[in-house]
Amino acid sequence: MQRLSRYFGLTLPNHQLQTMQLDSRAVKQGDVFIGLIGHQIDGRKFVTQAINAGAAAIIVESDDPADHTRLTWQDNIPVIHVYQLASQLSKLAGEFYQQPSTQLTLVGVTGTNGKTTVANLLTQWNHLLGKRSAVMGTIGNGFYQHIQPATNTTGSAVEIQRNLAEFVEQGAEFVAMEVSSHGLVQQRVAALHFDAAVFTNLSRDHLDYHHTLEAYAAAKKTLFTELDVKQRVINADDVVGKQWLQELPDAVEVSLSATFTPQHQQWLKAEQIEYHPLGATIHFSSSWGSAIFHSKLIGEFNVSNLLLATATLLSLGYPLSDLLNTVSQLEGVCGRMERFTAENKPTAVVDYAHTPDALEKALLASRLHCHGELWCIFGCGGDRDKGKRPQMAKIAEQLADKVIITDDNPRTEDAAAIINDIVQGLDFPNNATIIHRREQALAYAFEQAKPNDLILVAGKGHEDYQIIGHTKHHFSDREIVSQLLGLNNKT
Ligand SMILES: CC(=O)N[C@H]1[C@@H](OP(=O)(O)OP(=O)(O)OC[C@H]2O[C@@H](n3ccc(=O)[nH]c3=O)[C@H](O)[C@@H]2O)O[C@H](CO)[C@@H](O)[C@@H]1O[C@H](C)C(=O)N[C@@H](C)C(=O)N[C@H](CCC(=O)O)C(=O)O
Ligand SMILES: Nc1ncnc2c1ncn2[C@@H]1O[C@H](COP(=O)(O)OP(=O)(O)OP(=O)(O)O)[C@@H](O)[C@H]1O
Ligand SMILES: N[C@H](CCC[C@H](N)C(=O)O)C(=O)O
Ligand SMILES: [Mg+2]
Repeated sequence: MQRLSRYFGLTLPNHQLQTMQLDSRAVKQGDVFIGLIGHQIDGRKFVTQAINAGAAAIIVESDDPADHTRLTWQDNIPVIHVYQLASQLSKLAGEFYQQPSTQLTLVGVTGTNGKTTVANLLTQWNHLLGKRSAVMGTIGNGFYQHIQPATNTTGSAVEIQRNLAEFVEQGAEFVAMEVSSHGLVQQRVAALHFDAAVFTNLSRDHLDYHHTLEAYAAAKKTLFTELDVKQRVINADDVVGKQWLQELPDAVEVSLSATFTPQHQQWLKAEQIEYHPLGATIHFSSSWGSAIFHSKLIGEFNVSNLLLATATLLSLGYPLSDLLNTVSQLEGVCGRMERFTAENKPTAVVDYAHTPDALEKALLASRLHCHGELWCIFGCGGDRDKGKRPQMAKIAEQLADKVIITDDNPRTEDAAAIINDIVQGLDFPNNATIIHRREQALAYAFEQAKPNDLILVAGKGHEDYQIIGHTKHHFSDREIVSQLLGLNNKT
C-alpha cells in the first residue's frame, strides 16, 4: 500500500497488496481492484463484489475533476477516486509493479501488418543469442516457446505492467511487444519505457473503431511522438513511414529498395534479394556494415519484417556478426506464411492475411513459390470493418487462379450476409466457389488441386477457433491442412 500512498499523497493502511485487478471476477484476498468506466460496462458497479472477494484497496474512475484523489471507505476498505483513471493506469500500474520496463530491453512494434512477425522474430533472435526473452502479442504472452494465449494483441495497462514484472522476476533481459492502435488510443502502453519502437506499415484495417485512415495513422504515430522511446525504426518503403521519417530525423530508415538514398544517420537497405523455394538470400548494406543473410522466411514482406528486426537490434548495439551467425536459424512464425507439404500433394500455406493489403502480399508471395495454379481460400470476420470485404475479393480474384470464399469467425453477423458483401467485389462471381463450412472448403480445395498447385489458406493463421455468435468452437486451419495432407498433426 505504501506505493499507492506515495503515488496519491494519501495516508493509507500499511497492508501488503498482492495483484492489481481490472476484473472483479479475478479479485483474490489482498488485491487492488480498479473500477473503470468501460466502453460497455461501468466497472465501478463491481466494487462490492471485489470487496467481498477480498480486495484490500479500491481505485475507481471519477468523471469529476474535483473528486481527484478523494478517499472514501467502504467496509473499512479504502476507495480512492481518480479523475481520468484510464489514462493514468499505465503509470499507476508501473509504479505498483516497480517500473519493470526500465529493468529490461523493451521493444514495441506497431503497424497494420507484420507486428506479430517482427515481435516474434525479435524474441526468437534474442533467444538464439542466449538471452532470456519474452513476447507479448496476438499469439500470446510469455517466454520464447512458452507462450500462453491472450485475449488481446495488446493487453490492458495493468496486464502489461504485471506481465513485465513477472518477466523481470524470471530473469528476462529482452521483451518484444505488439502495440495495437487500440492499445495506443486506450493508453494501455502510455507509461512504458521503450528502448526501441518499430513501424511496419499502414493500410486499411480497424476502420470500425478509428473511422478514418487518418485517425488510425495518428493513433499509431503517438508511439513515436508521444511516448518514451529511444530508437525509432521505420519502414521507409511505406507511404506513411516515409512521411514520419521526415519529421523524425533521429529515426532509423529501413528499405527493401537498392535505389533508396538514406537521409538519416542510421539506416539499412537491401541491395539485392533472391527468392528461392525454401527462403531468401538478402544482400544488404547499412550504417552498421554490409552482410548477406540466408533466411528460411518466405515472401517479400517477410524480408521487410526481417530487416526491420535486424535494424532494431543493430540500433540497440547488437553486433552485426552475432546476427549474421544466427539469422539462418530463425524459423517463420506460427500461422504466418507457414508452409505444409507432403509428397504428391498440393502445397498449403497457412497465413493470417485478413486485410486487403496482407492478402495481396500473401498472394504475391505465394505466387513466387507456386509452379502450378494458385488457390486462395478466405473469408472475412463478422463484427469487423465491412469495407474490406469486397476489396479482399477483388484482390483474390486478380491474383489467384481459383478462389474459394468461406467463413471466418462470423461472430454475431449472418455468415451468408458477410459472404454476400465479399462477393460484391468480384467481377466474375460465377468463377468463385462459395462453401460456408471452412473444413469443407479446405477439403474441396485439396480434392481439386493438383500436386504442383499451391493453396493459400488465409485469414486465421494461428487461431484455433471459429467464433459463431459468441461461442468459440475449436477449429484450426493448421490442423485440418495437416490432416488433409496426411501429416502427423503438425500444430
Ligand atoms: C472496445 C475495447 O477495446 N475494449 C477494451 C477495453 O475494455 P473496457 O474497459 O471498455 O471494458 P468493458 O467491457 O466496458 O468493462 C469495463 C470494466 O469492467 C470490468 N468488469 C466487467 C465485468 C465484471 O463482471 N467485472 C468487472 O470488473 C472489466 O474488467 C473492465 O475493466 O479495455 C480492456 C482492457 O484493456 C480490453 O480488454 C477491451 O478489449 C476488448 C476485449 C476488445 O475486443 N478489443 C479489441 C477491439 C482490441 O483491443 N483489439 C486490438 C487490436 C487487434 C488487432 O490489431 O488485430 C488488441 O490490441 O487486441
Ligand atoms: N510487413 C508486412 N507487410 C504486409 N503484409 C504483411 C507483413 N507482414 C505480414 N504480413 C501479412 O499480414 C498477416 C499478419 O501478419 P502479422 O500477424 O505478423 O501482423 P500483425 O500486425 O500482428 O496482425 P494483427 O494486427 O492482425 O495481429 C500475415 O499473415 C501476412 O499475410
Ligand atoms: N485481431 C484481428 C484479427 C482478425 C482475424 C480474422 N480471423 C477475423 O476474425 O476477422 C481482429 O480481431 O480483428
Ligand atoms: Mg498481431
